[in-house]
Amino acid sequence: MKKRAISSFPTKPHTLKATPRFLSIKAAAASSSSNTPANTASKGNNIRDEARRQYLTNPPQNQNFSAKYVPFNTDPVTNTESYSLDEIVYRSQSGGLLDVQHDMSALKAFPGSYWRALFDSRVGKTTWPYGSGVWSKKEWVLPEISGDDIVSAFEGNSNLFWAERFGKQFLEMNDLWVKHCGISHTGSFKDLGMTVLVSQVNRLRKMNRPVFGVGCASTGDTSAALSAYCASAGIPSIVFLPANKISIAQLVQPIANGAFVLSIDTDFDGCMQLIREVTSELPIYLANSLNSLRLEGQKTAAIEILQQFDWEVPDWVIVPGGNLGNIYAFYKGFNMCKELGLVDKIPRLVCAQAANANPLYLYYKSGWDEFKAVKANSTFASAIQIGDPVSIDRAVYALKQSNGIVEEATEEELMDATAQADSTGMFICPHTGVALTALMKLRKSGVIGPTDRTVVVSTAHGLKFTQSKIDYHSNNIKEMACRFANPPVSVKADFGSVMDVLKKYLSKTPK
Ligand SMILES: Cc1ncc(COP(=O)(O)O)c(C=O)c1O
Ligand SMILES: N[C@@H](CCOP(=O)(O)O)C(=O)O
Repeated sequence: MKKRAISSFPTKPHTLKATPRFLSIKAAAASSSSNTPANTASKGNNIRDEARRQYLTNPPQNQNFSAKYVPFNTDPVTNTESYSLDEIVYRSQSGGLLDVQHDMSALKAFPGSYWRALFDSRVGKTTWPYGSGVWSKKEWVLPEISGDDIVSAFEGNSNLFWAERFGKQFLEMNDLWVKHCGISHTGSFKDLGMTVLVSQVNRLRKMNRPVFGVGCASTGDTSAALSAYCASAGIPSIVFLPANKISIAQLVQPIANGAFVLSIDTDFDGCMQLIREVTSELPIYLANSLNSLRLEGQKTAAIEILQQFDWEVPDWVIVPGGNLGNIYAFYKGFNMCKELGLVDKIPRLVCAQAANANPLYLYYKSGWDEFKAVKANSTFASAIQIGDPVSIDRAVYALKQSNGIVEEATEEELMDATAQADSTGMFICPHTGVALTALMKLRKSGVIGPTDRTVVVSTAHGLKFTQSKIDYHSNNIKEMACRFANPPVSVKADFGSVMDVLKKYLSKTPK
C-alpha cells in the first residue's frame, strides 16, 4: 500500500524522540490557535490548507499510533488474524464480527492526564478536523488517516443537559442527565459513526480501491447520515429502506441528499440481509454497524460524557438498542478511557428495547442461555424495530463487562414516557422514550437510586418523529389511553369564547 507523503496528519508512524513525560499538549493547542476561519481566510487558505501547513511546520512528535481489524473477542495469542483498515472486510475468517483494535501500548506511552488535556484543548474550536467531537479524538479513532481525506460536519460535542424537572417530578432524582446525540447534523447519533466510515471510504477511493459507492439497510437514521456524508464528499450512496416503516422526515433525508433510494417490501431485517448479499457481489461498501469502523466514531460519545463531567464517571448510562452496535460503542469508549488512565472505572450500562422488538431482552431474561432472533413487530420506536441484530455478540459482551442490565418498554409505556419528558421541556424521539421507561422501571425497583448520577442517551431528534406525537396528543392510538395527551382546543374567533376557555383553563391549572 502506498502512503501519501504530505498530509495534515501522519500516515507514517513518527519515531519516538522524547519520552512522553516531557511532552505537553502545548504543541497541539498551538497548532489550533492560529487556525481560526478569520485567520485562514485572511491568508487566502481554508482550514484544511491551514491544518496541512501546521502539520508541516509543526509535525506531531513521538506519535506511533495505529489500528487494525481483528476478530471480535478472541484470544490474540491463539488467533493472530488481522487486517489493515485499508482492506475491505466486514467479517472474520470464521464468519464472526470484527473489531478495530488500537495499538494500546503506543497510546499508553502517554499518561491519562495527557489525553484528558489534549481532548479538552480541542473543544469549541474550528481547527480542522478537531472541531469535530469525533476527530478531536482522532488518535483513538482512525490515527492513520490524513486530514485531507476526512469528511466531517463537525459532528459530536453534543449537549449533555441536566434533566432537572423530569428527574425531580417523575423519578425523585436530582442527578439525571440527557446526552442529546440527536442534536447533530442529520439529527441522530449515526453522524458520529458515519463521518469515520465515509472518511475511510474517501481514502480508499483515492487509493483506487474498488469502491463505487456506499450502501446500507436502514430504519431511517443510518440512511440519513450516510447520504449526507456521501453527498458532502461526492460519493454515491445507495440505501435500502423497509417500505412504509420509517418516518416521512427520515425518508426525505436521503432523497434530498441525492441517494439512490430503494423502498423494499420487507422489514429492516430483510433489508439488512439483502444489503449484505449485495455488498458481497458489487463494489458497494457496507455502511451498517456490522462494519466495525462505524463504532469507532460512535464510541466518542462516551468519551464526551466523561469529558463533560470533568472526567467524573456517572453511575449509569442508558442506551436504546436495535441493531446493537451503539451499546458496544459506549462500552468501548468508556473502557478505553479506563484502560488509558483517564478514569478509574466505567459506568453500569443499561440497554433498553421496545417490547415489540426485544430479542436482546429475551436473551438477557433467559440468563444468556440461548439467543433467538424474533420477528419485530411494529413500534412507535420505529428505528429500533429490529428482530435479528447484527451486533448481538458485541452487546452481550458490553453488558457482561459493565455489569449491565436489559429492560424493555411497551408501546404505551414508551409513548407515555415520551409525553412526560416533553411536558418538562424536552422534545424527545420515541427511542429515548424507551430508555426513559427503562429508567423509570429501574428507579421503581430501587436498582437505580435517587442520588445515582444517571445519563440517558437520546439517540435522535424528536422532530424526526412528529407523527407519533401528533397521534398521541390527538388521542388517536388504538388501545392506548394517551394519559398525558395535550390536544389543542378549538375555539371560535371571538373575545367572549376565548375568555371562557381561558378562565376554565386558569381555574383548573395549579398555581
Ligand atoms: C434513533 C435510534 N435510536 C437507537 C438506535 C439503536 O442503535 P443500535 O442499532 O446501535 O442499537 C437506532 C438505530 O438502530 C436509532 O436510529
Ligand atoms: N436504526 C438504524 C438501524 C441500522 O443500524 P446500524 O447502526 O447497523 O446502521 C438505522 O437508522 O438505520
